[in-house]
Amino acid sequence: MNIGSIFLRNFRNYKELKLNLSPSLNIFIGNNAQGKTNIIESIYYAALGTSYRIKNDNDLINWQDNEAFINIDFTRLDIDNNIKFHLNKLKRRQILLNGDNIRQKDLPGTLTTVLFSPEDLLIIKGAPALRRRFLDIELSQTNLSYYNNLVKFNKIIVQRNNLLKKIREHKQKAEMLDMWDAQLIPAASFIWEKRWEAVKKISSFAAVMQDNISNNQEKLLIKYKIFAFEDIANVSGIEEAYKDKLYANRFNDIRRGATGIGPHHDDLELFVNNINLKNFGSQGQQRTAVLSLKLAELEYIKDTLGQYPVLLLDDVMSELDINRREKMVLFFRDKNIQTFITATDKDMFSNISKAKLYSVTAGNVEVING
Ligand SMILES: Nc1ncnc2c1ncn2[C@@H]1O[C@H](COP(=O)(O)OP(=O)(O)OP(=O)(O)O)[C@@H](O)[C@H]1O
Repeated sequence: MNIGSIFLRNFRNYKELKLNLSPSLNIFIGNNAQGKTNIIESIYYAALGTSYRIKNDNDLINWQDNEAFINIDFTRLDIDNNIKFHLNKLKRRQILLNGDNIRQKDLPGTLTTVLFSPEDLLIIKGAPALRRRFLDIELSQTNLSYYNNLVKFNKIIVQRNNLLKKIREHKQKAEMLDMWDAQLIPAASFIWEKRWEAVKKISSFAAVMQDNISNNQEKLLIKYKIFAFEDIANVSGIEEAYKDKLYANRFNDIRRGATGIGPHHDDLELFVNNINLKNFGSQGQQRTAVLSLKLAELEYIKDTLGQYPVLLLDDVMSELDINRREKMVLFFRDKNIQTFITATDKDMFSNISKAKLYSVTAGNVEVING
Protein backbone atom coordinates (compact mmCIF):
# COMPACT_ATOMS: atom_id res chain seq x y z
CA MET A 1 0.00 0.00 0.00
CA ASN A 2 1.50 3.26 -1.06
CA ILE A 3 0.20 6.81 -1.15
CA GLY A 4 1.63 8.82 -4.05
CA SER A 5 0.01 12.17 -3.35
CA ILE A 6 -2.43 13.94 -1.09
CA PHE A 7 -4.49 16.97 -1.96
CA LEU A 8 -6.45 18.80 0.75
CA ARG A 9 -8.73 21.79 0.39
CA ASN A 10 -10.30 23.49 3.41
CA PHE A 11 -9.45 20.48 5.54
CA ARG A 12 -8.81 21.67 9.13
CA ASN A 13 -6.18 24.45 8.89
CA TYR A 14 -5.21 23.63 5.27
CA LYS A 15 -6.72 26.04 2.77
CA GLU A 16 -4.96 24.15 0.01
CA LEU A 17 -2.23 21.53 0.22
CA LYS A 18 -0.69 19.32 -2.44
CA LEU A 19 1.94 16.83 -1.31
CA ASN A 20 3.95 14.33 -3.33
CA LEU A 21 5.07 11.66 -0.94
CA SER A 22 7.98 9.32 -0.48
CA PRO A 23 7.09 5.62 -0.70
CA SER A 24 9.25 5.16 2.40
CA LEU A 25 9.54 7.54 5.38
CA ASN A 26 7.65 10.86 5.48
CA ILE A 27 8.46 12.94 8.52
CA PHE A 28 6.48 16.07 9.37
CA ILE A 29 8.31 18.47 11.66
CA GLY A 30 6.83 21.52 13.31
CA ASN A 31 5.92 23.24 16.55
CA ASN A 32 2.68 22.44 18.33
CA ALA A 33 -0.66 23.28 16.66
CA GLN A 34 0.76 23.82 13.15
CA GLY A 35 -1.14 21.06 11.32
CA LYS A 36 1.05 17.93 11.51
CA THR A 37 -1.63 15.70 13.00
CA ASN A 38 -4.20 17.12 10.58
CA ILE A 39 -2.29 15.44 7.73
CA ILE A 40 -2.25 12.10 9.55
CA GLU A 41 -5.93 12.54 10.32
CA SER A 42 -6.79 13.15 6.65
CA ILE A 43 -5.20 9.82 5.68
CA TYR A 44 -6.90 7.95 8.50
CA TYR A 45 -10.22 9.52 7.58
CA ALA A 46 -9.82 8.59 3.92
CA ALA A 47 -9.10 5.00 4.94
CA LEU A 48 -11.89 4.47 7.45
CA GLY A 49 -14.41 7.21 6.78
CA THR A 50 -14.19 8.41 10.36
CA SER A 51 -11.74 10.44 12.39
CA TYR A 52 -10.02 9.11 15.51
CA ARG A 53 -10.21 12.56 17.13
CA ILE A 54 -13.76 13.82 16.64
CA LYS A 55 -17.24 12.47 15.98
CA ASN A 56 -18.71 15.25 13.86
CA ASP A 57 -17.28 15.47 10.33
CA ASN A 58 -18.09 19.19 10.22
CA ASP A 59 -15.18 19.80 12.60
CA LEU A 60 -12.86 18.66 9.80
CA ILE A 61 -14.00 21.47 7.53
CA ASN A 62 -12.07 24.74 7.78
CA TRP A 63 -13.90 27.12 10.08
CA GLN A 64 -14.19 29.74 7.34
CA ASP A 65 -15.75 27.38 4.78
CA ASN A 66 -18.70 25.08 4.27
CA GLU A 67 -17.02 22.34 2.29
CA ALA A 68 -13.75 20.43 2.28
CA PHE A 69 -12.01 17.99 -0.06
CA ILE A 70 -9.56 15.16 0.43
CA ASN A 71 -8.07 13.59 -2.69
CA ILE A 72 -5.55 10.76 -2.36
CA ASP A 73 -3.75 8.81 -5.09
CA PHE A 74 -2.52 5.43 -3.90
CA THR A 75 -1.48 2.03 -5.18
CA ARG A 76 -3.00 -1.12 -3.82
CA LEU A 77 -1.40 -4.42 -4.83
CA ASP A 78 0.39 -2.42 -7.56
CA ILE A 79 -2.86 -1.04 -9.01
CA ASP A 80 -3.39 2.74 -9.12
CA ASN A 81 -6.38 4.01 -7.17
CA ASN A 82 -7.87 7.32 -6.21
CA ILE A 83 -10.12 8.15 -3.30
CA LYS A 84 -11.93 11.47 -2.93
CA PHE A 85 -14.02 12.81 -0.11
CA HIS A 86 -16.24 15.83 -0.47
CA LEU A 87 -17.46 17.08 2.91
CA ASN A 88 -20.19 19.66 3.14
CA LYS A 89 -21.65 21.23 6.27
CA LEU A 90 -25.09 21.38 4.65
CA LYS A 91 -25.20 18.15 2.62
CA ARG A 92 -24.37 14.46 2.88
CA ARG A 93 -20.74 13.78 2.25
CA GLN A 94 -19.70 12.17 -1.01
CA ILE A 95 -17.07 9.43 -1.40
CA LEU A 96 -15.63 8.59 -4.82
CA LEU A 97 -13.41 5.60 -5.48
CA ASN A 98 -11.75 5.86 -8.88
CA GLY A 99 -14.45 8.31 -9.90
CA ASP A 100 -17.42 6.18 -8.79
CA ASN A 101 -19.66 7.06 -5.89
CA ILE A 102 -19.32 4.57 -3.06
CA ARG A 103 -20.97 4.24 0.33
CA GLN A 104 -19.33 3.93 3.73
CA LYS A 105 -20.11 0.21 3.74
CA ASP A 106 -17.77 -0.29 0.76
CA LEU A 107 -14.91 1.77 2.13
CA PRO A 108 -12.93 -0.20 4.75
CA GLY A 109 -10.03 -2.10 3.23
CA THR A 110 -9.66 0.20 0.23
CA LEU A 111 -6.76 2.17 1.65
CA THR A 112 -5.50 0.32 4.71
CA THR A 113 -3.75 2.05 7.60
CA VAL A 114 -2.42 1.39 11.05
CA LEU A 115 -2.35 4.35 13.40
CA PHE A 116 -0.12 4.54 16.43
CA SER A 117 -0.74 7.47 18.78
CA PRO A 118 -0.14 8.08 22.51
CA GLU A 119 -3.80 7.29 23.24
CA ASP A 120 -3.14 3.71 22.20
CA LEU A 121 -1.88 2.97 25.70
CA LEU A 122 -5.59 2.90 26.52
CA ILE A 123 -5.86 -0.33 24.53
CA ILE A 124 -4.05 -1.87 27.50
CA LYS A 125 -5.27 0.35 30.33
CA GLY A 126 -8.70 1.47 29.20
CA ALA A 127 -12.20 0.00 28.99
CA PRO A 128 -13.01 -3.25 27.08
CA ALA A 129 -14.76 -1.23 24.34
CA LEU A 130 -11.37 0.15 23.27
CA ARG A 131 -9.92 -3.33 22.91
CA ARG A 132 -12.94 -4.47 20.91
CA ARG A 133 -12.54 -1.38 18.72
CA PHE A 134 -8.88 -2.23 18.13
CA LEU A 135 -9.90 -5.68 16.88
CA ASP A 136 -12.86 -4.43 14.88
CA ILE A 137 -10.73 -1.92 12.97
CA GLU A 138 -8.26 -4.65 11.96
CA LEU A 139 -10.97 -7.06 10.97
CA SER A 140 -13.00 -4.46 9.09
CA GLN A 141 -10.00 -3.40 7.03
CA THR A 142 -9.18 -6.97 6.09
CA ASN A 143 -12.68 -8.37 5.72
CA LEU A 144 -15.49 -6.17 4.42
CA SER A 145 -18.13 -8.80 5.28
CA TYR A 146 -16.96 -8.55 8.88
CA TYR A 147 -17.50 -4.79 8.84
CA ASN A 148 -20.96 -5.03 7.33
CA ASN A 149 -21.94 -7.84 9.67
CA LEU A 150 -20.74 -5.75 12.63
CA VAL A 151 -22.82 -2.75 11.54
CA LYS A 152 -25.83 -5.06 11.20
CA PHE A 153 -25.17 -6.65 14.60
CA ASN A 154 -25.01 -3.23 16.29
CA LYS A 155 -28.32 -2.23 14.71
CA ILE A 156 -29.97 -5.48 15.81
CA ILE A 157 -28.79 -4.92 19.39
CA VAL A 158 -30.27 -1.41 19.45
CA GLN A 159 -33.58 -2.69 18.10
CA ARG A 160 -33.65 -5.71 20.40
CA ASN A 161 -32.94 -3.48 23.40
CA ASN A 162 -35.79 -1.14 22.43
CA LEU A 163 -38.08 -4.14 22.22
CA LEU A 164 -36.91 -5.45 25.62
CA LYS A 165 -37.89 -2.13 27.18
CA LYS A 166 -41.31 -2.26 25.56
CA ILE A 167 -41.83 -5.82 26.81
CA ARG A 168 -40.84 -4.65 30.30
CA GLU A 169 -43.51 -1.95 30.06
CA HIS A 170 -46.04 -4.57 28.84
CA LYS A 171 -46.34 -2.81 25.48
CA GLN A 172 -45.08 -5.82 23.52
CA LYS A 173 -45.08 -9.60 23.88
CA ALA A 174 -41.91 -11.57 24.75
CA GLU A 175 -42.43 -13.83 21.69
CA MET A 176 -41.56 -10.83 19.54
CA LEU A 177 -37.95 -11.44 20.54
CA ASP A 178 -37.83 -14.60 18.40
CA MET A 179 -37.65 -12.54 15.22
CA TRP A 180 -34.67 -10.47 16.41
CA ASP A 181 -32.88 -13.44 17.94
CA ALA A 182 -33.07 -15.32 14.64
CA GLN A 183 -30.95 -12.51 13.14
CA LEU A 184 -28.83 -11.81 16.19
CA ILE A 185 -27.53 -15.37 16.68
CA PRO A 186 -25.83 -15.80 13.26
CA ALA A 187 -24.53 -12.22 13.28
CA ALA A 188 -23.00 -12.68 16.76
CA SER A 189 -21.53 -16.09 15.90
CA PHE A 190 -19.84 -14.68 12.80
CA ILE A 191 -18.22 -11.94 14.89
CA TRP A 192 -17.03 -14.49 17.46
CA GLU A 193 -15.53 -16.76 14.83
CA LYS A 194 -13.64 -13.96 13.09
CA ARG A 195 -12.44 -12.29 16.28
CA TRP A 196 -11.29 -15.61 17.70
CA GLU A 197 -9.22 -16.42 14.61
CA ALA A 198 -7.79 -12.88 14.44
CA VAL A 199 -6.74 -12.83 18.10
CA LYS A 200 -4.88 -16.12 17.68
CA LYS A 201 -2.87 -14.64 14.81
CA ILE A 202 -2.34 -11.23 16.40
CA SER A 203 -1.26 -12.90 19.65
CA SER A 204 1.41 -14.95 17.92
CA PHE A 205 2.71 -11.95 15.92
CA ALA A 206 2.72 -9.74 19.02
CA ALA A 207 4.55 -12.41 21.06
CA VAL A 208 7.42 -12.40 18.55
CA MET A 209 7.58 -8.59 18.67
CA GLN A 210 7.55 -8.45 22.48
CA ASP A 211 10.26 -11.10 22.56
CA ASN A 212 12.45 -8.99 20.27
CA ILE A 213 11.88 -5.68 22.00
CA SER A 214 12.43 -7.10 25.49
CA ASN A 215 15.46 -9.21 24.50
CA ASN A 216 13.59 -12.42 25.24
CA GLN A 217 12.61 -11.30 28.72
CA GLU A 218 8.86 -10.96 28.20
CA LYS A 219 6.41 -13.53 26.93
CA LEU A 220 3.26 -11.83 25.71
CA LEU A 221 -0.01 -13.71 25.39
CA ILE A 222 -3.34 -12.30 24.22
CA LYS A 223 -6.59 -14.11 24.92
CA TYR A 224 -10.03 -13.38 23.61
CA LYS A 225 -12.46 -13.44 26.49
CA ILE A 226 -16.07 -14.16 25.65
CA PHE A 227 -18.28 -12.98 28.45
CA ALA A 228 -20.68 -15.79 29.48
CA PHE A 229 -18.57 -18.39 27.65
CA GLU A 230 -15.37 -18.08 29.62
CA ASP A 231 -12.65 -20.71 29.38
CA ILE A 232 -13.88 -22.24 26.14
CA ALA A 233 -11.19 -23.85 23.99
CA ASN A 234 -12.66 -22.81 20.64
CA VAL A 235 -15.77 -21.26 19.12
CA SER A 236 -17.10 -24.20 17.16
CA GLY A 237 -20.67 -24.84 18.24
CA ILE A 238 -21.04 -21.38 19.75
CA GLU A 239 -24.12 -20.63 17.63
CA GLU A 240 -26.17 -23.36 19.33
CA ALA A 241 -24.79 -22.53 22.76
CA TYR A 242 -25.61 -18.84 22.25
CA LYS A 243 -29.15 -19.66 21.20
CA ASP A 244 -29.68 -21.57 24.46
CA LYS A 245 -28.06 -18.91 26.65
CA LEU A 246 -29.92 -16.08 25.00
CA TYR A 247 -33.21 -17.86 25.55
CA ALA A 248 -32.37 -18.78 29.15
CA ASN A 249 -31.39 -15.16 29.80
CA ARG A 250 -34.54 -13.56 28.38
CA PHE A 251 -36.04 -12.77 31.74
CA ASN A 252 -32.88 -10.94 32.84
CA ASP A 253 -32.66 -9.10 29.54
CA ILE A 254 -36.27 -7.91 29.87
CA ARG A 255 -35.69 -6.80 33.45
CA ARG A 256 -32.59 -4.82 32.43
CA GLY A 257 -33.98 -3.64 29.11
CA ALA A 258 -30.69 -4.65 27.49
CA THR A 259 -29.06 -7.67 25.86
CA GLY A 260 -26.69 -9.08 28.47
CA ILE A 261 -24.87 -11.69 26.39
CA GLY A 262 -23.09 -11.20 23.09
CA PRO A 263 -19.86 -10.06 21.45
CA HIS A 264 -20.62 -6.47 22.50
CA HIS A 265 -19.49 -7.47 26.02
CA ASP A 266 -16.25 -9.26 25.10
CA ASP A 267 -12.72 -8.30 25.98
CA LEU A 268 -9.09 -9.02 25.28
CA GLU A 269 -6.83 -10.12 28.10
CA LEU A 270 -3.12 -9.50 27.81
CA PHE A 271 -0.56 -11.35 29.88
CA VAL A 272 3.19 -10.81 30.19
CA ASN A 273 4.99 -13.76 31.72
CA ASN A 274 1.56 -14.99 32.85
CA ILE A 275 0.80 -11.77 34.70
CA ASN A 276 -2.28 -9.75 33.74
CA LEU A 277 -0.85 -6.67 32.05
CA LYS A 278 -3.77 -4.34 32.69
CA ASN A 279 -3.82 -4.86 36.44
CA PHE A 280 -0.22 -5.70 37.28
CA GLY A 281 2.02 -4.69 34.34
CA SER A 282 4.62 -1.95 34.81
CA GLN A 283 4.37 1.21 32.67
CA GLY A 284 7.32 -0.04 30.63
CA GLN A 285 5.75 -3.46 30.03
CA GLN A 286 2.48 -1.82 29.03
CA ARG A 287 4.20 0.53 26.59
CA THR A 288 6.18 -2.30 25.05
CA ALA A 289 3.00 -4.34 24.71
CA VAL A 290 1.24 -1.50 22.84
CA LEU A 291 4.16 -1.28 20.48
CA SER A 292 4.10 -5.06 19.99
CA LEU A 293 0.36 -4.92 19.33
CA LYS A 294 0.79 -2.20 16.73
CA LEU A 295 3.59 -4.08 15.00
CA ALA A 296 1.43 -7.20 15.13
CA GLU A 297 -1.35 -5.22 13.42
CA LEU A 298 1.00 -4.48 10.53
CA GLU A 299 1.93 -8.14 10.21
CA TYR A 300 -1.68 -9.26 10.50
CA ILE A 301 -2.76 -6.99 7.64
CA LYS A 302 0.23 -8.05 5.53
CA ASP A 303 -0.57 -11.71 6.20
CA THR A 304 -4.24 -11.26 5.31
CA LEU A 305 -4.10 -8.83 2.38
CA GLY A 306 -0.66 -9.59 0.98
CA GLN A 307 0.77 -6.13 1.61
CA TYR A 308 1.62 -3.82 4.46
CA PRO A 309 -0.78 -1.00 5.27
CA VAL A 310 0.30 2.63 5.43
CA LEU A 311 1.65 3.37 8.90
CA LEU A 312 0.74 6.56 10.75
CA LEU A 313 2.84 7.47 13.79
CA ASP A 314 1.32 10.49 15.46
CA ASP A 315 3.36 12.03 18.27
CA VAL A 316 4.87 8.78 19.46
CA MET A 317 8.51 9.50 18.71
CA SER A 318 9.22 11.65 21.75
CA GLU A 319 8.01 8.84 24.01
CA LEU A 320 10.73 6.46 22.87
CA ASP A 321 14.40 6.60 23.80
CA ILE A 322 16.83 7.29 20.96
CA ASN A 323 17.86 3.64 20.45
CA ARG A 324 14.34 2.34 20.28
CA ARG A 325 13.28 5.22 18.04
CA GLU A 326 16.01 4.61 15.50
CA LYS A 327 15.58 0.86 15.59
CA MET A 328 11.89 1.22 14.96
CA VAL A 329 12.10 3.75 12.13
CA LEU A 330 14.79 1.72 10.37
CA PHE A 331 12.67 -1.40 10.76
CA PHE A 332 9.80 0.31 8.91
CA ARG A 333 12.11 1.70 6.25
CA ASP A 334 13.78 -1.66 5.63
CA LYS A 335 10.45 -3.47 5.37
CA ASN A 336 9.29 -0.91 2.79
CA ILE A 337 6.35 0.18 4.92
CA GLN A 338 5.25 3.64 3.88
CA THR A 339 5.35 5.57 7.12
CA PHE A 340 4.09 9.01 8.16
CA ILE A 341 5.64 10.45 11.29
CA THR A 342 4.93 13.66 13.18
CA ALA A 343 7.51 15.19 15.51
CA THR A 344 8.60 18.54 16.87
CA ASP A 345 12.36 18.08 16.56
CA LYS A 346 14.09 17.23 13.31
CA ASP A 347 17.33 16.29 15.07
CA MET A 348 15.58 13.14 16.24
CA PHE A 349 16.03 11.82 12.72
CA SER A 350 19.52 13.03 11.86
CA ASN A 351 20.85 9.46 11.63
CA ILE A 352 18.07 8.20 9.40
CA SER A 353 18.93 8.28 5.72
CA LYS A 354 16.40 8.15 2.86
CA ALA A 355 13.68 9.96 4.81
CA LYS A 356 11.66 12.79 3.28
CA LEU A 357 11.34 15.63 5.77
CA TYR A 358 8.72 18.36 5.67
CA SER A 359 8.40 21.45 7.79
CA VAL A 360 4.86 22.35 8.86
CA THR A 361 4.00 25.93 9.83
CA ALA A 362 0.44 27.24 10.26
CA GLY A 363 -1.11 25.07 7.57
CA ASN A 364 1.80 25.37 5.13
CA VAL A 365 4.11 22.49 4.31
CA GLU A 366 7.56 22.78 2.79
CA VAL A 367 9.89 19.98 1.84
CA ILE A 368 13.13 20.23 3.81
CA ASN A 369 14.92 17.43 1.99
CA GLY A 370 14.23 14.31 -0.08
N1 LIG B 1 -11.75 23.01 11.41
C1 LIG B 1 -10.63 23.74 11.54
N2 LIG B 1 -10.46 24.88 10.80
C2 LIG B 1 -9.34 25.61 10.91
N3 LIG B 1 -8.31 25.31 11.73
C3 LIG B 1 -8.43 24.19 12.49
C4 LIG B 1 -9.58 23.36 12.42
N4 LIG B 1 -9.41 22.33 13.29
C5 LIG B 1 -8.19 22.53 13.85
N5 LIG B 1 -7.59 23.63 13.39
C6 LIG B 1 -6.27 24.16 13.74
O1 LIG B 1 -5.30 23.16 13.43
C7 LIG B 1 -4.22 23.32 14.34
C8 LIG B 1 -3.90 22.00 15.03
O2 LIG B 1 -3.33 21.18 14.11
P1 LIG B 1 -2.73 19.76 14.54
O3 LIG B 1 -3.65 19.10 15.48
O4 LIG B 1 -2.40 19.08 13.28
O5 LIG B 1 -1.44 20.20 15.35
P2 LIG B 1 0.00 19.53 15.41
O6 LIG B 1 0.91 20.29 14.50
O7 LIG B 1 -0.08 18.08 15.24
O8 LIG B 1 0.36 19.92 16.91
P3 LIG B 1 0.91 19.03 18.15
O9 LIG B 1 2.38 18.95 17.95
O10 LIG B 1 0.53 19.91 19.30
O11 LIG B 1 0.20 17.74 18.15
C9 LIG B 1 -4.59 24.31 15.39
O12 LIG B 1 -3.96 25.53 15.08
C10 LIG B 1 -6.10 24.42 15.22
O13 LIG B 1 -6.57 25.68 15.58
